[in-house]
Amino acid sequence: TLHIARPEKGKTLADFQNIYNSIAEKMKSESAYDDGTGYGPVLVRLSWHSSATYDKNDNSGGSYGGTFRFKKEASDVLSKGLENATKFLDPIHSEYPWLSHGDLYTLGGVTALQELGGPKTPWRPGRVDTGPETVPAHGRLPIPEGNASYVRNYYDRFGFNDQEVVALLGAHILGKTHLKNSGYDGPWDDDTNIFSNEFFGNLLERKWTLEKNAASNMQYNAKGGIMMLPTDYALVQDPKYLKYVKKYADDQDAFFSDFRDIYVKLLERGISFDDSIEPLVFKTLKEQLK
Ligand code: HEM
Ligand SMILES: NC(=O)CCn1cnc2ccccc21
Repeated sequence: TLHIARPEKGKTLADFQNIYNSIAEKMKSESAYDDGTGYGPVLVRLSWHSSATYDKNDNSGGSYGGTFRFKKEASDVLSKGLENATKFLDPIHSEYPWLSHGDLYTLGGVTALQELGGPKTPWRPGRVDTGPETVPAHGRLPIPEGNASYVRNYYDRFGFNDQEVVALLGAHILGKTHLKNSGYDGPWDDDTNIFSNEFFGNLLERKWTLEKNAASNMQYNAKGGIMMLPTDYALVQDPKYLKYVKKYADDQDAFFSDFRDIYVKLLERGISFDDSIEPLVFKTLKEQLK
């Protein structure tokens, strides 16, 4: 499968900054969502799920075709809860019908990440919507019950190495798990909408207890209401992953720049962009106030 980026005709940084601002303003005005977590985390999760179908073996799946817009893909039980994110973005698509869904879902994640205090993340337009026949079969998303070898093998399909996997999973500092979505529960601390390297410090410093939750799933819990999925905890069970967990716990700048790099790599995986076109870097709302 070939995915050639074709940027929307005649659109400039200013046009995409307008979309960024529409998403960011809507996030601000709907900050009460999910008990005050806001839409940021679920928008980041949507950008991940819309890219998580990628398979390096035939270059299929990934963010290019915007196929998450089809029920056939969005109905995957492992994507439960993401209908909140696509419903949030529907009016943005109506306001900017020229933007492809692949660009919309990835731009939504980049906007959310930056508005939650995450790194400045370059973004390139040009994903072109593909039809329902291109929706990959279910079964390409990861399950939360996996151990370290499961996680390593899963990301091998993207061609991501151990360092990239650990950095990428640092996204789980954002948002929550919900019993009604995934059958996992927590965290119950309040600042789940600020991007930082704390995921790694929590993994290393807290005393973790493996417990059965209200949905009879096993998860790791620590005092103070923090929790980890089995796939999160795998990062400290495996010595090769543990090395990077320690690196990122000690060095927030290294985490921010490594997360930015692998997040961009994830969102662009499988797409051929014209290298003469500069990636776009958006201003945050705060940066535009002055
Ligand atoms: C081993 C791979 C992964 C597994 C098994 C996994 C699993 C999960 C699960 C079970 C949830 C809870 C969903 C719910 O109950 O609402 C979740 C939420 C989330 N995931 Fe992941 N995830 C993985 C990788 C990623 C990656 C690579 C990213 C982003 C780069 C990401 C971003 C998020 C975010 C931001 C949330 C919070 C969403 C919210 O608050 O509604 N995850 N993930
Ligand atoms: N707050 C933390 O240190 C991690 C919380 N956490 C662990 N796994 C998660 C998966 C999704 C959202 C939050 C998650």
